[in-house]
Amino acid sequence: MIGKEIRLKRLMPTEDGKYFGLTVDHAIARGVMPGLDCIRDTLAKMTAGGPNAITMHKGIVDQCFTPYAGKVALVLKLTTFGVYHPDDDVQVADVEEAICMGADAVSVGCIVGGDNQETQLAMLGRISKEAHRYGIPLISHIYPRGNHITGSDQYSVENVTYAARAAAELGVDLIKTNYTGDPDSFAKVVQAVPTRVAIAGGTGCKTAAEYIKMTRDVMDAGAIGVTYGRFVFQYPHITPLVKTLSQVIHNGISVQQAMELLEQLEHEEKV
Ligand SMILES: O=C(CO)COP(=O)(O)O
Repeated sequence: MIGKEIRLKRLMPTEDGKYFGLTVDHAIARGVMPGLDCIRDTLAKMTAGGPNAITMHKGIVDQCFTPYAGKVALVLKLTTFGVYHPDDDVQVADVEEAICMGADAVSVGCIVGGDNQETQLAMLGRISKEAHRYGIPLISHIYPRGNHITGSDQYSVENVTYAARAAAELGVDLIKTNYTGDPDSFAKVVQAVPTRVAIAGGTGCKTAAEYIKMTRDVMDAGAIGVTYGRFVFQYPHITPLVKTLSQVIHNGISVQQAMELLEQLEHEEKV
């Protein structure tokens, strides 16, 4: 399908086919946290680092995205969970709106492992049909996190593989899910899922060094890339961090090279 091929190229324009997505879709789901309370400023700093794509809800596209049109691919988020329904994604926009907004892809949240898994998967299946019909790539943010999954089980290789594979079974083009915590186990997830797999940033890393190492490890495990949010938009030097992560994802630099680059870029930003 030529429409989808063209849009996938906008998401992953480089020869390596890797994907570096950023996201600012958290406000309804997790609250208006630092970094999202100054969304215009955050978007300017994030896009200055040269990510491939950025994910947001429709109102933020309307109010804030125009300066970045043509500079970074746009992913419209079609669903959200909420502060009062943390394990239940609901649809808040559709594929037609994404096309009207000029989006290059749509993304859909889906929580598996709970009593509501059937309605979550039914929603993903419905949107997959629509996305396929319009030739717009479908990204899913799919996590094993329902009420039958407790504690660290949301990062187990079995549960993450189940979630990612469910998305692949339903025709998702790029799956974003939890990192299992080490490259060997994540390689098993990638191997069991016959489409592109990326990770979310989550809250497991406390330092830039840890975050960069996680990124290096998932790329080495065969991931297509990442979609990162909170750590990036709450980092004191957003643009240097985005530039550095881009080099890890697209140019294969080591953790040590990345840390040296980050230090240099942070220094240049200060002077
Ligand atoms: O995609 C995400 C939220 O939708 C992931 O963002 P975090 O890096 O904040 O986990």
